[in-house]
Amino acid sequence: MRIAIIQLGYAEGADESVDARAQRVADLVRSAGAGHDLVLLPELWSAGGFASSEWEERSQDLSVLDQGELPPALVPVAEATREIGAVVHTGSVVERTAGPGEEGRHLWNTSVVLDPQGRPCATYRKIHRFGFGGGEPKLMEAGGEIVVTDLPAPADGLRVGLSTCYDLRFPELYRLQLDRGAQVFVIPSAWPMARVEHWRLLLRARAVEDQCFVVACNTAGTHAGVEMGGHSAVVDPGGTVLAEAGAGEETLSVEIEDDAVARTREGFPVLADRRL
Ligand SMILES: O=C(O)CCC(=O)C(=O)O
Repeated sequence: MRIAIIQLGYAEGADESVDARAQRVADLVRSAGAGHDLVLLPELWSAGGFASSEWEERSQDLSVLDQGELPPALVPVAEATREIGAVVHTGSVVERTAGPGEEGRHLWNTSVVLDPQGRPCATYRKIHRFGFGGGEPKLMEAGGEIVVTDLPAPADGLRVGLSTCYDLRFPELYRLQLDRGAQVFVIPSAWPMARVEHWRLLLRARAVEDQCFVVACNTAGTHAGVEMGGHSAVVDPGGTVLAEAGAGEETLSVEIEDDAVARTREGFPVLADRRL
């Protein structure tokens, strides 16, 4: 499977509307995503990863998915998706619901994956909210559903577990995904530079402990005064980093071998020694 990771750079205050950013991202999907089976975008690129004061205004109504439509931030990306014929994981948007969730909020951090026709084929609501009482836990509901899915062709062949950014710190989520058959962990993120070494370590740790591919797309630039870490990466099931970005806007193009998961698990069958 050929994978493109689009490590988008942007800065709040640079006067880039949701529409303008969506057009720019769609152009990147066209130019950098063509010739790939799976394209990955980062977390909350349309709303701004750390720009929580703008989340409400930049939020998207995903109930339109049920009517076969897409919210404004994803329409240009879906057009690009159809043109290149890949599966596109659109990172995540701030989802707005009409009614409140369990904690009385109506915003969520939600990923949408598009099939090559530009139609949604999977969604995931971020389970672990980042902010220690501010940011996400203050403004958003927590997702409650583990998502492991078989993506459509041309990104088929490996089972994919969906998670987002801060989820990476919670290994039990990935064990639960493993138990549902995950072979690839796909992780859109907006992870700061201040803790980029945690990011690099945890990406490899999740790959090694669960013998899965890790495919992770971070942002670049400065969001609401927070410098983003970049260093998007693809790690193989043995923990080898197949590709890693630098700190700025950049695209990675990586080929992964479907049978590497089975080979790694057969060659070093540590998962068979789990004691539950
Ligand atoms: O865990 C971290 O250090 C960063 C997490 C984060 O930025 C996020 O989940 O948005």
